[in-house]
Amino acid sequence: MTSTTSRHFRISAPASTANIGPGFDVLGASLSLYLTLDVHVGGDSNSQDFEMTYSGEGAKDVPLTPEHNLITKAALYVLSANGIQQLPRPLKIHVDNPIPLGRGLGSSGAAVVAGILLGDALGQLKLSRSRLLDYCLMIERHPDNVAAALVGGFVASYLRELSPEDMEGIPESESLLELGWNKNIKCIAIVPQFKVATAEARSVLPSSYQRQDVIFNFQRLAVLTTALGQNPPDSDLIYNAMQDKVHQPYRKTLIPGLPEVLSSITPEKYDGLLGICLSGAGPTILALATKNFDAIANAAQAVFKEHGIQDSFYKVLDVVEDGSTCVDL
Ligand SMILES: Nc1ncnc2c1ncn2[C@@H]1O[C@H](COP(=O)(O)OP(=O)(O)OP(=O)(O)O)[C@@H](O)[C@H]1O
Ligand SMILES: N[C@@H](CCO)C(=O)O
Repeated sequence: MTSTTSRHFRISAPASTANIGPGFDVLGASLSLYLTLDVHVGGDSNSQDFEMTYSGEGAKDVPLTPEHNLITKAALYVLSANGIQQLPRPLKIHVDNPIPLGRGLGSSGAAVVAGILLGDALGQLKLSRSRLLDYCLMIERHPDNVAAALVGGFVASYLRELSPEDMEGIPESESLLELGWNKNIKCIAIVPQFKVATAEARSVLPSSYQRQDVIFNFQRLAVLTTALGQNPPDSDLIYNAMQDKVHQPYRKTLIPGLPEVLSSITPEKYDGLLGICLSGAGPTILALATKNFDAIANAAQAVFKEHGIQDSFYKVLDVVEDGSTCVDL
């Protein structure tokens, strides 16, 4: 038996919430819930073994073959773009995922970011953060979740307009800005026990919008980017700035009780509530608050129950400053 240098490293990528009301495909914030990969590579150079194990959310459904798993597919994408056609062997990966799948908490964004970091580490490519994001965006074409998951914190981003020729390589495709987030603001994620695939939630959106609806969102988005960093937070300003006319009204067909949850839980009724919206493409509800977390979550759960959604759970999460990491062990 011959042996090569072995490496053991851990990749961690946070969950994220996108849109935050009016910021459809623009705003994202990373949340204190982490997908982790424990990776062992090298050692016995005669071994061609590949082993992928998985615990947590999606353990029953997620495929564990390199060509089918979203994490390893993303890693293979980075490697092949850099002239490496296969994952190095022997390779063992253990995935632990506490992020519910298809619920609007950025599970696919975290998986894509973790996979891109995996490819970078396995190929020893040492890509810059901005190039890593370019690769992420070749896989997940809206920047909000992946930008927040990679960089961490509260982030606004936009995609550059690219020509078809640009798309032949891995173009430099995005710009982002890290925004201020008041640390006293917690994110209550109320998660109903059913999935809405992002692709389906995007398919119900119109292809064009009325001018007044677009202006409604622009006005609120501009205010919200600063309002969430202020101390003390202004609940009236934030609650109204988190209203949206671009995606939530159309997604109510997929999420029973959505309009009622959003309209019935207000700062007047719940001291400490700042705003409430759909998290990402849903069905999770995101409530921002400084206190009364249980009462706010219970109220949302009660409305879901009235609309036939009996099972849901909630988590009180922080917006975390650190994004994704890859650390040698
Ligand atoms: N840890 C993971 N490992 C492998 N595949 C995953 C993992 N997490 C998510 N996925 C894939 O991503 C899909 C969910 O992506 P989708 O974009 O529909 O929802 P989401 O990312 O949870 O929500 P949102 O984008 O609204 O925040 C899953 O069905 C699965 O195919
Ligand atoms: N901005 C995206 C986020 C999906 O996670 C959407 O709402 O479709």
